[in-house]
Amino acid sequence: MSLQTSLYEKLGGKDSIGKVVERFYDKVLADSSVNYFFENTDMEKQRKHQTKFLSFALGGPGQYSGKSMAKVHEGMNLQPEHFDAIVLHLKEALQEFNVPEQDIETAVDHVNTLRDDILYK
Ligand code: HEM
Repeated sequence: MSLQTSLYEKLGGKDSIGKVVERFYDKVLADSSVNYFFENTDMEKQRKHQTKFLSFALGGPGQYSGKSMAKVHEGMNLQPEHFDAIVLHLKEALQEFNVPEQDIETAVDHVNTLRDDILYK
């Protein structure tokens, strides 16, 4: 089992992941520095986005290539502060579920591997 897989499974797989997504989702949508990106996205799609993001961060199912991520974020011209805001919400949501700091850092490092693919597109 890879470290990434164990992180996802440590959180209890799909069921608990759903609860973390719920918190993460609320945080993102309450943050006016990023929520407007989702203005024209329906609720279900938004939730899917946060689920996919979290699953990616924790090394769960649905890992992405930089190339495909550049494509889906095309036209958004995302800036570092947007990316950082999302990462902060990820960190705080995981902290609320008592995920160890070291595991949170691993998740953040993993998300950061896509930073250059997603920014300024
Ligand atoms: C590692 C970081 C990220 C990953 C893995 C990721 C993942 C994805 C994926 C898989 C999609 C395709 C649509 C979907 O399945 O919902 C998508 C679309 C999208 N992403 Fe991200 N995303 C990341 C960062 C961000 C950031 C930082 C923002 C904005 C602050 C953002 C905003 C959006 C929006 C607005 C869409 C289009 C949603 C729609 O209307 O269909 N993403 N993202």
